[in-house]
Amino acid sequence: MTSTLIHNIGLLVGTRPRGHGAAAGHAAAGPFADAAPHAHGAHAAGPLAGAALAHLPSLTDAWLLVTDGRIAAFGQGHPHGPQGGLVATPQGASPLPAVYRQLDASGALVLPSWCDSHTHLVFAGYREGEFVDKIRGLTYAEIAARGGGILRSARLLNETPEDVLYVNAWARLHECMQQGTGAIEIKSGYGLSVEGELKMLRVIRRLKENAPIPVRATFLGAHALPDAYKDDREGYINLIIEKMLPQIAAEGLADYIDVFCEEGFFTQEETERIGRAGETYGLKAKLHANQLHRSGGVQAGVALKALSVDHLETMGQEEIDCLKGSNTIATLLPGAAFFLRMGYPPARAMVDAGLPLALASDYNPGSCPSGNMNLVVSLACIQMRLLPEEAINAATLNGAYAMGLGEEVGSITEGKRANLLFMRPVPSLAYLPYAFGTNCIDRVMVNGEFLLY
Ligand SMILES: N=CN[C@@H](CCC(=O)O)C(=O)O
Ligand SMILES: [Zn+2]
Repeated sequence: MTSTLIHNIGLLVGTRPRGHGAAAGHAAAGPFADAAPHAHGAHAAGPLAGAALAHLPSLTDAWLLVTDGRIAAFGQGHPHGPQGGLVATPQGASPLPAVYRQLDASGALVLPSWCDSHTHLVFAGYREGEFVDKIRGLTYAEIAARGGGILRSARLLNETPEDVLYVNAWARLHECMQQGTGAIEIKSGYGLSVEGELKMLRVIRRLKENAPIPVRATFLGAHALPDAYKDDREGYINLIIEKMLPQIAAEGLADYIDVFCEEGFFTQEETERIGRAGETYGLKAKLHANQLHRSGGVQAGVALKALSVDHLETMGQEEIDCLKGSNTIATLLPGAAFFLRMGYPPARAMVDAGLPLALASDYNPGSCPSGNMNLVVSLACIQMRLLPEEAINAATLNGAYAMGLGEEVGSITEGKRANLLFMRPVPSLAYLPYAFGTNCIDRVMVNGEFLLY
């Protein structure tokens, strides 16, 4: 057993002792108060929604005990204070083991790591030429219509050997970890052929096996209609359903299924059909919805009982109302709206309607060539008017729930992985999104150990 006692923490943010969380259904009270159960869905434990999204418990002058890579205990004051200090458990025993390392956190602000629930970080080649085309005035849709965009990435990916994809994706994943990401979802969707999709998902499986942080895999065969099927939509959808899905399921390569439900890509009806096929293999849906148009993606997601609908740049009251009656998490990707110079999702209206929001990077070569979640949190505050507490919860606990990891990461809770961010001493929590573009991270902890740079 390896234990580390970290003390002299200036502010420990996102603290949630087990049994005091939303699941307990208690009214919030005291420093350990957690959010009231959200009004969104049948399960009390789950993502924070509506007003609860702004509720971010924290402890000043705190300590934290990490044992075997997990959060064992935490508290306020000096760990060696009255009654042996390390606050006694309800049974009266000190959680402090006989042997432990000590670490002075020097007044750091400590947060749970970012949980990035939407990325496409396995890809071949960058698309900075399209970036310049966009500066010159072409739209994302125009670039796609000229054979650029996703189809260009698909051509490159199919030409690239699996090992090369793996090495490059590993480097990107490591960069995300250095920027504070402690759990991540990665999609396929640049293969668009049986071999290409399987190749991507096998790369993601290798990342899953070798990365020290949790990785979730999503099958996105329905990302675009490939060149080979441009006159045969039905043929490609059948290929997804009859060839790709059975093989992916047989090899256990995916946790979720995704469809790009968008004009020029897949319709609401096709999205539901592909989503239902995924369901038969135990893959819950996480959809690309309402990015460029009110495409019916939200409605498809709700009909499929999707874990999340992602993007949501184009939303009306109808879509907000539709999400209200569901358990589907609304995941916003402000990095993509920023990069594409689009309008942002109506985040405030969504929170005010009582929805649970998550924030993710959408790291991909076309619409968001950055996996920096610190920037995502800043954009959410600056451009979508989320409060710092709301944005941090959306990028940690709710992000974790948006990839089925809500019990494993996303908050400082006993038993969860010690995937934590040690920020430089900063004047306040709000300083983090305020000082956009500034690297406030001093050290990143993964499974109780500091990441080496
Ligand atoms: N919108 C669809 N898919 C990606 C973009 C992929 C690309 O342009 O390569 C996204 O989430 O933004
Ligand atoms: Zn995406």
